[in-house]
Amino acid sequence: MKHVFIINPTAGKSNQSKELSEQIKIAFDGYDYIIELTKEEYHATELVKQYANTGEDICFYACGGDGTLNEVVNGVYGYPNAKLAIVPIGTGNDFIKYFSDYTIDDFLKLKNYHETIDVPSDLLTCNGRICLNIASVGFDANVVQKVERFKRLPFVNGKVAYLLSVFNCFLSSMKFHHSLVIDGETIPAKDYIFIVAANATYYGGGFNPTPSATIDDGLIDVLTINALSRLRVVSLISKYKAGKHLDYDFVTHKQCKKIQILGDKEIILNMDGEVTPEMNPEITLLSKAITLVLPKK
Ligand SMILES: Nc1ncnc2c1ncn2[C@@H]1O[C@H](COP(=O)(O)OP(=O)(O)OP(=O)(O)O)[C@@H](O)[C@H]1O
Repeated sequence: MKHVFIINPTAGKSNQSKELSEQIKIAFDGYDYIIELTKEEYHATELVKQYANTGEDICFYACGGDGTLNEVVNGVYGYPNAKLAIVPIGTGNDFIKYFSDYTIDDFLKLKNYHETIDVPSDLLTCNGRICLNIASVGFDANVVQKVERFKRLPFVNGKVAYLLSVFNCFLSSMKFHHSLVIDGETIPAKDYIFIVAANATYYGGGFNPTPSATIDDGLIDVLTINALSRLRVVSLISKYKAGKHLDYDFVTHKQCKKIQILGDKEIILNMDGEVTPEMNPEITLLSKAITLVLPKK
């Protein structure tokens, strides 16, 4: 088995990639390993495909945050000779929070990967894009989209851009009017704040929309939140973060294999933090479509 480490040098804190490369050299001395540094957005997907196309059995280590992980997953998907491991050196690292009996250090201690456990995982797909963790439309997807715009302003770093974006989306219209088709059942159009289609449990820096989601159950967990007043939204943030929002009457939680979101205009779709405008997006589950490699502790 070859070990290919894909490092995003811009993820998380600065200068981590050099330190991580040194740690890999020590931990994988004597192993068949390669270290690759990404040069730009989507380079990780390209690199993974190049190596996977050789047909060799390879474990790819996504070294970065959730964005890097998504790009590596998009490369690994479709290659039975490829597996995926995670070295969470990003800012949020939300996906790994699903593994509640692991700490972040369990993933960062590279020698832990000398012995591993294979875990199959479902994936979500929409218009040829693959998502490992969570897809969403509405308020949170709009926030992700506007962060990129605010980051282009002078003197605005990632955190400030995020706060500006939340503030901006909060002051804009927070609702959208769409109907849903969930496994063939139509839910007539109404006003929502957001809709989440989840494979796992955490996103957006520790929010827990679908606490009971399981990555290998062959089902998408769909959460919908109806339009609410701004005051009500503010009062519910901490409950949403803690995953204690499911009993409210303006919240629904369902499980399905396919969800279509239908409306008369484009909507921003967030898939693992990557956003695109979509007309009537259809999100489908791909059952046990990837093998995750977890370190044995
Ligand atoms: N060399 C590079 N230069 C600029 N951007 C890059 C480079 N390599 C990857 N990227 C982009 O960096 C973005 C952010 O990476 P990532 O999400 O992994 O880190 P993060 O934002 O620190 O972590 P998290 O998403 O967990 O909060 C990704 O969208 C990726 O496409």
